[in-house]
Amino acid sequence: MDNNDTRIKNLGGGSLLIAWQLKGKNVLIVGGGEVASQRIESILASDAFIHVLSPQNGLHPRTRQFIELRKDRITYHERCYSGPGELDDMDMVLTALDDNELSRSIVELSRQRRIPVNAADIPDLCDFYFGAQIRDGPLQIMISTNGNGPRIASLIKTRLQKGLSGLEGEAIIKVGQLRNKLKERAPGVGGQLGRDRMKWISSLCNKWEMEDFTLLDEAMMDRLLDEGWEQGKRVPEIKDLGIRPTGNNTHRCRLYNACSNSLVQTVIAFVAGAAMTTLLFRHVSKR
Ligand SMILES: C[C@@]1(CC(=O)O)c2cc3[nH]c(cc4nc(cc5[nH]c(cc(n2)[C@H]1CCC(=O)O)[C@@](C)(CC(=O)O)[C@@H]5CCC(=O)O)C(CC(=O)O)=C4CCC(=O)O)c(CCC(=O)O)c3CC(=O)O
Ligand SMILES: NC(=O)C1=CN([C@@H]2O[C@H](COP(=O)(O)OP(=O)(O)OC[C@H]3O[C@@H](n4cnc5c(N)ncnc54)[C@H](O)[C@@H]3O)[C@@H](O)[C@H]2O)C=CC1
Repeated sequence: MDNNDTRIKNLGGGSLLIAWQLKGKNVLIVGGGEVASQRIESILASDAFIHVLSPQNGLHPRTRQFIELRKDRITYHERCYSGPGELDDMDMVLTALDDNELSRSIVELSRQRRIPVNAADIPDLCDFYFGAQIRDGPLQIMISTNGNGPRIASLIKTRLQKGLSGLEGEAIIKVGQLRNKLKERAPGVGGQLGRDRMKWISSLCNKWEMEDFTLLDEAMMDRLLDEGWEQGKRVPEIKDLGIRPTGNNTHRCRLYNACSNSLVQTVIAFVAGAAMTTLLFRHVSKR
């Protein structure tokens, strides 16, 4: 058995990580407290329609703020949960309640109707878990500990955030536009053409810096396709297109900061040295 055989034999014990497309779907959130406010924020990112069910006096200030500012997406039902009818037309159900019994019964009902359900207080009964998230435009990173240690997920998120340059979201948008342009020029699904398209885009992504993509505009993308894809599927350097990177990525920034810090130190040392010399000179010449 080689390493890959062992890996395949050991697969399991986790959960499926997917980017669930909820656009235009109906999501019911029972409860309006702090946890509900976090759920609202997560679901808003997916362009779903949100239905919040809670009495007024149970609303967290952030839940109130979401309801107030996102009337386009959130319908607030000012009442206590009234029974199975609340689940009609729902595509997903979330409970964020301080009432474990009620939460449990809503999970059971959802299950009977085959509606995916998450109960914030009963991990064992959840169809899916939330996770800590990093978002930058189309870039979405979720950190999950599969229910073991949510606070650890949050800490890992902070560490990962520090390792990102901040250019990734913009770069991904540009790559998406370029891929669409390429598909327009070389349309079709599958076959040799599909393989060539994938190979070209992959090679480009491997070769270019993240920052390079952020510099592309429509005209430059067309040029890249004219002088690259159309010329024997060549993968040009960014400078071949007449674009000069500004060096605005983390690595280069760090290098620059380190340089500028030592420059400041050198200037301060030089000024201090000159001042000391002047004082010493005056002192000696007064004697
Ligand atoms: C199973 C899961 C179900 C679900 O909610 O989907 C779940 C369950 C529970 N969490 C509890 C407690 C805490 N939850 C947090 C924070 C977060 N919890 C999140 C997700 C999840 N929490 C899912 C699994 C996530 C995973 O797999 O890692 C995060 C990542 C995302 C989000 O909530 O959107 C978000 C961080 C977001 C961020 O910072 O970015 C903190 C820390 C804090 O607030 O800083 C604490 C206190 C410290 C601690 O307990 O660790 C309790 C009560 C336990 C008790 O009573 O003792 C339960 C119920 C139980 O475990 O029984
Ligand atoms: N998954 C997670 O990350 C976490 C889960 N939890 C759990 O999540 C649950 C909710 O926590 P919080 O939001 O902090 O509680 P909370 O006390 O702030 O909110 C409870 C909400 O339930 C509503 N509610 C109560 N009875 C209701 C009913 N019959 N119908 C409709 N709404 C009703 C209240 O109006 C209130 O909005 C708790 O059980 C807690 O243990 C807590 C922390 C983190």
